[in-house]
Amino acid sequence: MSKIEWKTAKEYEDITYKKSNGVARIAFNRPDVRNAFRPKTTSELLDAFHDAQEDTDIGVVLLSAEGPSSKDGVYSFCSGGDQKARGHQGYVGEDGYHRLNILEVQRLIRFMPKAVICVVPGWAVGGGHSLHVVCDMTLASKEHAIFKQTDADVTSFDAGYGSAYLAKMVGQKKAREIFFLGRNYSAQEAYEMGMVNAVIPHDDLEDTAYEWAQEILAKSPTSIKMLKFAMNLTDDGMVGQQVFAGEATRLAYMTEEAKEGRNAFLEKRKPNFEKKWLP
Ligand SMILES: CC(C)(COP(=O)(O)OP(=O)(O)OC[C@H]1O[C@@H](n2cnc3c(N)ncnc32)[C@H](O)[C@@H]1OP(=O)(O)O)[C@@H](O)C(=O)NCCC(=O)NCCSC(=O)c1cc(O)c2ccccc2c1O
Repeated sequence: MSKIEWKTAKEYEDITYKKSNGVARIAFNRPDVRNAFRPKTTSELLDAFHDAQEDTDIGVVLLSAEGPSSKDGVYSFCSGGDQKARGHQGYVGEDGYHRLNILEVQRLIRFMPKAVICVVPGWAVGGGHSLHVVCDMTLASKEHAIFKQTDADVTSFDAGYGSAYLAKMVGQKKAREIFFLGRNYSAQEAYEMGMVNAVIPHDDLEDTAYEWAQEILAKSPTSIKMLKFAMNLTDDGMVGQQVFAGEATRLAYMTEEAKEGRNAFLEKRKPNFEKKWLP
């Protein structure tokens, strides 16, 4: 494997953002509060994910976390919404407005035309659990990852991908158990349920995620994008169709027919499609 030479792509307060050899790594950086997210965190995540989406050198994004906590040495991926930042309509930003914009982060992960791998070094709880659900794949620390849903303890529930899509992944009964009981699950249990792709020794977790990313990067970008959107389609309704269909339109633009249609309009003549109705 080529040596990882992470370069900081942009400085933020609540996250770190690095790139190396086609891979972007976006990581929570509030380990002392188990990487809980506040509105500043979600704004920074949106900015970084948007950059990774637009950067044509980047094919895979790792969503990970810094740590461990300087207070007690515990590792976490993300413990969800920062309950100290929570007001009566949502999570209150520095501008005083209440927001739920972790859902925008989820949509960006879901609809970006690149693979997103979730790297779980420790606690994945509440909205942090839902983030791992929405990522394309999840790798978890054998020793430290713990999966837990506390949404029903704090009345801040993800009734979208975090629950309904989870049920598609692990089955209805298991998803209800996860949300209704809020128990802790190890990386191995999460793997056996089908919501984790691989359980990795903690010291190898980040390198393994990078290796998985390099394997994906060796594939055809159009295939990865179309396969991701195809697998999303039926669960995303008309929006899923829109996202998939947009890429079909892009492919159609590249045909001779499309050039003829555009040129005929610009040249104020009837198009000549040469009557090629392929079987
Ligand atoms: C994650 C834990 C299970 C870890 O337990 P542990 O015993 O290891 O650690 P402590 O509890 O002592 O925590 C250490 C330290 O971190 C602070 N902290 C931890 N989590 C949070 C948090 N989410 N917000 C704020 N602060 C947090 C804790 O207070 C300690 O600080 P000290 O100063 O005392 O050192 C356990 O920590 C835990 O259960 N955490 C809370 C998990 C939780 O309920 N998260 C919120 C779920 S709801 C959610 O995330 C959510 C957000 C959204 O914006 C949504 C939007 C739309 C739909 C759904 C949403 C949604 O579900």
